[in-house]
Parts: sequence; C-alpha cells; structure tokens
Amino acid sequence: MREALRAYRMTMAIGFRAAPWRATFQLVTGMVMALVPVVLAYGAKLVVDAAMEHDPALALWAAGLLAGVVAVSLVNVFYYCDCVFGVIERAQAYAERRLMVLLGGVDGLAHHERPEYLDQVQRIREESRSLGTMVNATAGMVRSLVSLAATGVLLGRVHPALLALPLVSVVSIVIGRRARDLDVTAQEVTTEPERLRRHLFDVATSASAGKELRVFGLTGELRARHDEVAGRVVAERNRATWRGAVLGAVDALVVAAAYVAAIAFVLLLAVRGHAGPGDVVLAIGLAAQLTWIVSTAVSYGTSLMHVLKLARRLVWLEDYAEAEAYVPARPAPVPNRLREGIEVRDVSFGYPDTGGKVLDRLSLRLPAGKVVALVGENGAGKTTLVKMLCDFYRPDAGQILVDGTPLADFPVEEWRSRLSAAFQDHVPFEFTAREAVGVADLRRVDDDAAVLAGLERAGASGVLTALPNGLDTQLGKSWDGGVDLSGGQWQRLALGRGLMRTDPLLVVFDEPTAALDPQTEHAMFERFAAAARSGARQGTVTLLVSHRFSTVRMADLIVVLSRGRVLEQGSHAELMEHGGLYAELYDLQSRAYR
Ligand SMILES: Nc1ncnc2c1ncn2[C@@H]1O[C@H](COP(=O)(O)OP(=O)(O)OP(=O)(O)O)[C@@H](O)[C@H]1O
Repeated sequence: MREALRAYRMTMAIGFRAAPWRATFQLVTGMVMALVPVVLAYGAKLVVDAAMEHDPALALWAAGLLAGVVAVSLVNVFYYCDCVFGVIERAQAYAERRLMVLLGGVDGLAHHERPEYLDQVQRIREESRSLGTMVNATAGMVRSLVSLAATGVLLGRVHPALLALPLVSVVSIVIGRRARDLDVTAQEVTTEPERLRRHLFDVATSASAGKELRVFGLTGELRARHDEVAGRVVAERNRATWRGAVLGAVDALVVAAAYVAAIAFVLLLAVRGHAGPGDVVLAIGLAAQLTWIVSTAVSYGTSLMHVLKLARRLVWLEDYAEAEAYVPARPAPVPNRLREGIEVRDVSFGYPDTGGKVLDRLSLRLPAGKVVALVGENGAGKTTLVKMLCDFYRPDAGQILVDGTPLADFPVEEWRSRLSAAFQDHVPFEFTAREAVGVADLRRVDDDAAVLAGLERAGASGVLTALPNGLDTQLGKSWDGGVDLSGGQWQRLALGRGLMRTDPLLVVFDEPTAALDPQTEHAMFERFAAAARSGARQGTVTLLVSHRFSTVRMADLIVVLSRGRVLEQGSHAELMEHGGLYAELYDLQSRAYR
C-alpha cells in the first residue's frame, strides 16, 4: 500500500511539476463539470414544479439557473479541455525526460543487459507517455465521485431507498476493474513474446540484416517465427479482451436493471402521492446520468489503476537507479596524471544470476604511459574486464587500483570524465558531423580545431571529404538534407570520438575496428599507439582489444586472457620466445595471411 501511494505521488508530481497551474485548474474545472449535470437535473425538477404550481417566480428562477449553468458549463468545458491537453503534453515530455535521466544515467549497465530487467525497462519505455496521464485520471475520478455524491444527495431527498442506485455503481466498478486487470495481466504475460516479435520484425526489415537473410534464405523462417509469436500474443490479448467484453455486458445488464427498478419505484411513489412530478423528472434525469457517471468513474478508475501499475515500475526504476548509484565512503580525487598505472588485483566477477565466474582471481598491471593489448578467445572475459575498468560493474572480490588508490574510491562521474573509449557497438549519433565527434568532450563540442584533431588522431579525417558540408553536415538519412554514412564511416567517427579527449587516464578500444580489413586495422592501431605515446606524459594507459595478433604486436604489453585469467603476458618478442599459446596463434594467423 505504501509503495502504491509512493507510485501515485510520484506520477501526480510529474503532472504538477510539468504544468502546476494547469494541473490545479484541471482539478477545479473538473469539479465544476461534475456538478453541471446534477444541477441541470435539479433545474428541470424546479421547472416542472413551477409549472405544476403555477409559480412564475420559481419558473423564472429555475430558467435563470438552467441558463447560468449552461453558460458556465460551456466556458468551463473549454478551459477543462485546454488543461487536459496542456497537462498531458507537458507531463509526457517531463516523464520522458525523467526516464532519460534514469535509464541513461544509471551507474551500471545491468538494466540494458539482463533479461529480467529488460522486460521492466521495455514496458516503461513503451508506455512512458501514460506516465503523464495521472493528473487526468485523478481529475476524472474526482469529477465522477463529486457527481456521484451530488446525485446521491438529491436521490436521497426524493426517497432514501433510491440511494441503493449509486450503490449498484460499486458492483459496476468492481466488474470494470476486473476487466481491466485481465487486460493488464495479458499485457504483462505477453511482454517477452512481444519483445521477440519486434526483434524478429526488426531483423526481417532492417537493411543491415538484408544480405544474410537472402544468402541463408531466412525470410520465410523469420516470417514463420514472427507469425507464431504474434499469434500467441494476439490470442492471449484477444482472450483477455473477450473476457473483458463479457464482464462489460454483465455490468451493463446490472446497471440497466437497477435503472428500470428505480424509475418504477419513483413512479409508484408519485402514484401514491409520496412524490411530486418534479421528483419523478429529477429521479429519471439523475438515474439516466448515473449510468454515464458510473461508466466514466470506471473508465477513469481503471486508467488510474493502469497508470499506477506503470508508476510502480517507475518506483522500481528509481529504487534500482538509487541502489546502483555508487557514492564512495571515502571519496578520493582522481589523479591528474598516472605515475604507476592501473593494477587489477585478484579480481573475480560473475554476472548476477548467471552463476559461474567470468573473471577468476585475475591479476594484471597496466603500466602508466603504455599501450596494452588484450587478446584471447571468444568469451575469455576481455570486454568484461573493460567494463570493470570503466566502472560499469564492480568486482565480486579483489580490487582495481589506480596509482595505488582503489577505483571504488573515485566518484563514478569523475573517473568516467578521465576515460575515453571506442567500442565495437558504437552509437551512430545522427547529429552534425561536428557534434557526432564533439560529444566526446562536451566542453569543446563546437571547437572545430579539437574535433578535427580527434579525427586526425583516429585517421578518420577522410570521412569529412565525403560530406557535402564538412563538419556542418547533418548525418542520418531521416533528417532534412541528412547524409547517410557507411558502417565503416560511422566507425571512423566513433574512433574520432575515442581520441577527442586530450586528458584521459585510460583509453579503451574494444574491437572498434573489427569490421575493417587487417591492414587498415593495423594502420589504425599504429595511430592509436602514436596518439597514446604522445599522451604518455600524463601516463595515459591505452588498452586495445583485438582478435588480430598481427595488429597488436606493436603494443608495449600483450596480455593473453583465457577463461577469465591471465595465461601469458609480455612483449611480442617475449611471448614469441616463450612459445606458448600466443606464439602458436600468432604463427597460425600469419600463415593464414601469407
Ligand atoms: N551481460 C552479461 N550477462 C551475462 N553474461 C555475460 C554478459 N556479458 C558477457 N557475459 C558472459 O561472460 C563471458 C565473457 O564475455 P566477454 O564479452 O567478456 O568475453 P570476450 O572475451 O570479450 O569475448 P569476445 O571476444 O567474443 O568479445 C561470456 O561467457 C559471456 O557469455
């Protein structure tokens, strides 16, 4: 219950922070709107009473009341609608901003990599717009409840037994909620198949997959899998919709029976002289509206419950982000330059809930100012070690020391501000070419000289010659005047980003050139090494991860990882002389290229 309240407060705060005046005004105008139909029904009763009693003063008063209420209602509806759209639009943008901060700013990466988190994250991303509708759902509920209360008071004045009519609404609300629950449950249980369906659709329609699909003749297979999984999703969701429709029909029958019974009862009262004609008109008017009021209440109530369910995921995300946020107990400043280097001491690590150690008491020294190459078979743990050095995950045992200070003592942001990296799965930022590189160092994002220097260090200046407006070229075909780049060109821009910062302590290249031919990769790694050696004054460690032994032979230190441990390490010459796995694989690869 406390968690539900917290979730509710959080989503209401989204609306009130995004549009405080409009949100308040929506609640107020909502209440006015709630009273309008009730007052109109009462005005109709007064008109009938005045006619029956030949009372012109009362008739005039009732007519004035009706005219006034209609006028107020017209103006009120206008402002109410303006508030509804104003609040929803602003709140949706605010909620998306909040999600971007939470999802993109979480210290670790687990929410992007672990299936049990991915489902949560997907639902939040998919329905992020609903997070902005809590004020609307609440305003709708308040409106319905005020209408219901006012209707109850007037019906009670005709005869207390008529109060049973609003009580029928409770049954209706329960049935409506059950129907909504069925729907929400169906959405939940189909989250993973739905993710699979989208993945299959994306693969089957993406340009990058086009070649393999054709060569392997996979289009039919993917379509069949897509149909199967889509069928499962649709069947489950349809089942829920049908069961919801049956419940809706039962609901309608109950409400209709109650309505007929109430009218019959008031007519009986009138025949026996216990109620006047005005009361009959009032009861018929109110009972007719009651169905609408109740269905509005059910609709807003269920949408409130739906948003609340989503809001609980937001609470989960907030808690997760908070739990992942790491503040060192004794924060230490990140050194300006490295003197000794980075030491990985006895580090063990396994991904949560997967069992097994990926890094197993791994010890390694990355000397200051040196170029270190990390090689090893697939799954040896190279990228995992890179993630630990970037502080995306923390060791289960052992520690990483930077010039003798535990990495864990550095505030995460500070350490990351002294890193630079290029990964195999680089981001194609569809900004201008200048920004696509400059984002690596936001302080100098508009500094052409700095951007060009980064590209030059990466050997990527050639990309600019293919761009019609040089650094000003908008990248990405989907934008006006935008230019599409080849995979290799995007990759080179990513390398430029990796070499844009001038003061990193650690630069990581995790197979960023895997798609390039060995000669180009070799030339590029030579450049990275040259850039690294020019930054040796501040002790920058450059870490290259590659599968190509010939391109890493120029590294000062080559580390061979196997099953999460260091198998061999040394310079190329030392490792060749040692005659171990490195020498064997090096010979194998060079024979293959001869
Ligand atoms: N997010 C993750 N969750 C669970 N297990 C993971 C995750 N990432 C990697 N692993 C597992 O950890 C092991 C090491 O993976 P890692 O990516 O570090 O290897 P690698 O040496 O970089 O391999 P490659 O050369 O193929 O890139 C593998 O068995 C992999 O399946």
